[in-house]
Amino acid sequence: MSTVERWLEFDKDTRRKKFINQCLGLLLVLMVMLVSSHFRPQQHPLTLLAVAGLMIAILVQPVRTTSSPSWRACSVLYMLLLALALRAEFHYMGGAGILWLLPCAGGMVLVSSLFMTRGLDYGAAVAGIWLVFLALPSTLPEQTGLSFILIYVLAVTGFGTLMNRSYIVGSLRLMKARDDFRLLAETDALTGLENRRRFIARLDEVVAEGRPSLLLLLLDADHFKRINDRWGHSVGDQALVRIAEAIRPGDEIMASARLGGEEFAVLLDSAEAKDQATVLQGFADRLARSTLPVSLSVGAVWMPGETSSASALVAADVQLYAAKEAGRHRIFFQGQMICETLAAQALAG
Ligand SMILES: Nc1nc2c(ncn2[C@@H]2O[C@H](COP(=O)(O)OP(=O)(O)OP(=O)(O)O)[C@@H](O)[C@H]2O)c(=O)[nH]1
Repeated sequence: MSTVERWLEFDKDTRRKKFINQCLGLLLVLMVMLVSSHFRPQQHPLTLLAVAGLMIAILVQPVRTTSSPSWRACSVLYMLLLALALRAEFHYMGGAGILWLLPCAGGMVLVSSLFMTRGLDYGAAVAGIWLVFLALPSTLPEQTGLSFILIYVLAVTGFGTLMNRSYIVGSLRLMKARDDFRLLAETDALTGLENRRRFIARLDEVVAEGRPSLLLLLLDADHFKRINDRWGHSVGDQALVRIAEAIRPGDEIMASARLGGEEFAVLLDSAEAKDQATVLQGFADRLARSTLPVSLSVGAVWMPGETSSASALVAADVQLYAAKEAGRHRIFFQGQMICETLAAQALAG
């Protein structure tokens, strides 16, 4: 998914509200135009420009207030400018305009409530709107007409664009932070593989979907303590990273994780193979090609036979224990050894 697609998915709710606001705003302008003589093109050619500007202003309107004080102030100012422009328009309409004052003020208060999330901002906008509509002197100098509307359109378009930009930048940052946090919460810091939490969630998905042909493998490094004791912890860490590299997803490995310590888990897809033993033999060959510094004991279970992630992990653990008991460096499946998993240059030997 591209960044734009992910962003569109990310804040759907806000954009739905914005769309409602825009529809209400456009409806408001159309209502005013229907009854207003001032907005008719025959009055003045610039009127069309003003109407077009008003439409643009509505389309670039702010989405919602955020915690930034300047952003919040801009939102309140935006509503007041809109109120002022409409108030001026009603003034030019003469007597009939008075009838529009109350419904228009009500509509603007409603629109404010949709995108102002803070009580203080909403209170300021509502008070300002009522003040503009009901308390402002009704006699404005005639010559302020079009120039007022043009200034208003420019100001409101500028504010709207700035606020929208700040919203988009802010939400993209938020989206990235959320992705970073998710990655941190689901990744093992040393190896970069999935961690236990993510892997168990994945197993749950596999069980819920009833996916066929998957094998769960639990891998445990043999005599790992000896590596640490003999070569030190950093060599032990490097050995864990080598194991992780050998089992990274790709080919038949659908997913892999470090469950903790020197224990790993792998989901193997056996759809392409004749039987499970062939897939497990292929996995042992892959480990051998990786020339790991430590041998691994492996317990395997057939996922379609399991009813939950917990039961699958317990069953695989039983097989792993059997492999350790039988002498380590081997794969056990259904209580039988399938093959050996010897390492070429075992540090723990
Ligand atoms: N270097 C390193 N060592 C770790 C890490 N996590 C766990 N260990 C070590 O892994 C060793 C696990 O030891 P044991 O549980 O006794 O297992 P083992 O020595 O592999 O023996 P068997 O599993 O019976 O073959 C301990 O010494 C832990 O300190 C890690 O992140 N880095």
